[in-house]
Amino acid sequence: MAVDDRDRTSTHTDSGLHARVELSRRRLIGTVGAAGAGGLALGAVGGVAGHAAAQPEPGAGLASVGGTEVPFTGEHQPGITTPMQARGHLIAFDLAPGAGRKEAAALLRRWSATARRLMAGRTDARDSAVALDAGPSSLTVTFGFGHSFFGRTGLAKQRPFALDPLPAFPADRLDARRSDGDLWVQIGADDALVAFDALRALQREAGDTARVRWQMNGFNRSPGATEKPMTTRNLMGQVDGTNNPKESEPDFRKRIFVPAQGTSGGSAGTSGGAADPDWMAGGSYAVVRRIRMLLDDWEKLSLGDQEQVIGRRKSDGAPLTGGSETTEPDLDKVRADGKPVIAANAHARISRPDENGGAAMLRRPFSFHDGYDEDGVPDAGLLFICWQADPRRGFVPVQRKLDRGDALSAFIRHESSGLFAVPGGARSGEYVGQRLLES
Ligand SMILES: C=CC1=C(C)c2cc3[nH]c(cc4nc(cc5[nH]c(cc1n2)c(C)c5CCC(=O)O)C(CCC(=O)O)=C4C)c(C)c3C=C
Ligand SMILES: [Fe+2]
Repeated sequence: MAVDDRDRTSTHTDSGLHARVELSRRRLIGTVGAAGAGGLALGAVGGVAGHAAAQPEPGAGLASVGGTEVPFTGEHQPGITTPMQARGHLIAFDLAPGAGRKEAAALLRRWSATARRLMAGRTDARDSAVALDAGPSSLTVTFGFGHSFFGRTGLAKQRPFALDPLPAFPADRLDARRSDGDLWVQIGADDALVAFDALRALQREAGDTARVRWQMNGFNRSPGATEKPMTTRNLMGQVDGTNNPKESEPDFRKRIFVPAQGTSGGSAGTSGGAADPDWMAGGSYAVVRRIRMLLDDWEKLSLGDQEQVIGRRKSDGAPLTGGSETTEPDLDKVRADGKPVIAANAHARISRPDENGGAAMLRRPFSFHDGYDEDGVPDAGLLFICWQADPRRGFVPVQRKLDRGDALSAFIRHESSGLFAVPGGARSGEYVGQRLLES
């Protein structure tokens, strides 16, 4: 964790309180670069002192969780390969009647400036005091454009073919009011107040330009909650994220990010016959699905039956054919009765790239729990977010197969859906989406 004093003389010192907090919060800033989701442990211990003090003393160091900063600028937007955070907000907006390209550009400029500032831990008098005592806490803000954005802004010619609406999957039970949207923002942080503060700031700044279409809240395990860093669990209790593509793998970038046109491996977007537009270089496509878990039904299954549904052990995520979490499953192994140890319809078998013509995606979800229905059924599940260079070669073929014959299908329900083009990261002095909006 690096000490970063760059902003010691921050201009955001309009009150004594702000000045004091600014000094202490900048004292210990760790920077998280791109790391595989779930692959890097953030702040394993500590945190108590930083949270206990209402007004930190000058010079008091931030806990490692609070002090971790994710850079806003870069080739890719933050929040894609950033390690999964404890708290997440997803919010989609529609442009207000009369708002077009000019207003959208001004909004992205405002939003980018705010995201840059808050991700650096620089709250100031413009903000409510919600995040005042906290450091950046791994805050990330990620911006995306939905299919409808391009028509509304007169940019239809710039709309990537990869953003064509997803096909209808027969088992889907989608609520249109909680699906799609002109603009999408993903916020993640390891502190709930920091995440809320960013959500509120961005929603306020939408002003008259854009109106909230839907909003969802999610969570993951907090850093330091487990004895050693480990893959997170979902609300069915499974270790979830094991076989995500790893940044160290040679085809990771090609699978997840849109290449600059003219570079090698630049086949992304071409399966529909046209390459991605230049403004998507370094970008990625996010598929967002609110997937309800039918937990009452799931929890009636025996442990053995639950493990058959996935094809992995619940205790440690190891394949049913043995070994540890990271052991490659032996898909040909059969039991004494001749049946496969990992069932033919096991989720982790049929979602594999080698069962889907190489289709791969980076899964980076949040769990959600929105209380209970009137009949006492939990409204809980997974805000499934997956990232890929082209959803037609990532999510779509896999979901087609899952929709037809996944053992997990009986215990989940897809309730909303969105597909968003997430442009590359902002360079210094640039705002996210500038290459599109000023093209
Ligand atoms: C269309 C893509 C996918 C959806 C939708 C999906 C939903 C979903 N998944 C789980 C739990 C697990 N999924 C696991 C693996 C896994 N899932 C997908 C895709 C979708 N999942 C892929 C591509 C993979 C990896 C396959 C591989 O290469 O091995 C696992 C096993 C552990 C792991 O690798 O992460 C679990 C557990 C739930 C609960 C769910 C919907 C609520
Ligand atoms: Fe899955």
